Amino acid sequence: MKRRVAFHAVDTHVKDGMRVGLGTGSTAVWAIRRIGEHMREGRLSGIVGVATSFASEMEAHRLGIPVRSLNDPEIGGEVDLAIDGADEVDPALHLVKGGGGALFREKLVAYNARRFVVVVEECKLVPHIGTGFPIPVEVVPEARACVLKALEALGAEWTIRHGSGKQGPVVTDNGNLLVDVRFPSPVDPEEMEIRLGLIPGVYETGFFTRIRPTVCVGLPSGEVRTLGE
Ligand SMILES: O=C(CO)[C@H](O)[C@H](O)COP(=O)(O)O
Repeated sequence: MKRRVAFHAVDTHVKDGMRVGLGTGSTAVWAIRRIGEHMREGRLSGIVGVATSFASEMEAHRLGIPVRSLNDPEIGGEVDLAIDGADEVDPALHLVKGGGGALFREKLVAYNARRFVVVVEECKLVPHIGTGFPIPVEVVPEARACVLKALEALGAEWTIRHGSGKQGPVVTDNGNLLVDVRFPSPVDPEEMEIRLGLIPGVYETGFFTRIRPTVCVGLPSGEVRTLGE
């Protein structure tokens, strides 16, 4: 289903010559692979990718998709389209992202995309975000204790994310820590994105509420339903 919904998004939205934001995760990787396949077989040309993580950059390199920085004059700080996954989606199409730890560049690319297409399975649709799947908060290491105190003052429960393959906390592509935050009762996601962002030492959060995405939802029947169009 992840593959099907990602292929649908690429086949529907990616056109020749586009600057495309390449998302991160087990669903978004299928979009990168589909773009690579179309380029290899001559069905797409002139695509330039902007990666949202080391992982998506490496996959694009493997597939021969040219990758540029958002700062590259050819990109000019904006992509035509970004395709990415999400951890949760609420009825207003607010998102939680960052389960794969790539929230900063994912948000930078999504918020600077002319169109943001999200690819999810139906199980990611929830009535409220913030109470189920934890909200990842990327924290500058020096600010850890201060940020944790500020999160507690907002009533949040937190865990510092640990990984496998290395002792100690997960370190992001930007050299920061990840704190997974859960609120005991529903919060206003738009307000919370702003409030968390105001805490000194918070580098970015996994609340994505200030863009209007197109959400492609893979249904168990195999069909894809589109929300937000
Ligand atoms: O935000 C992300 C990575 O930081 C992912 O897009 C999100 O975690 C969804 O991943 P998946 O498609 O593997 O469920």
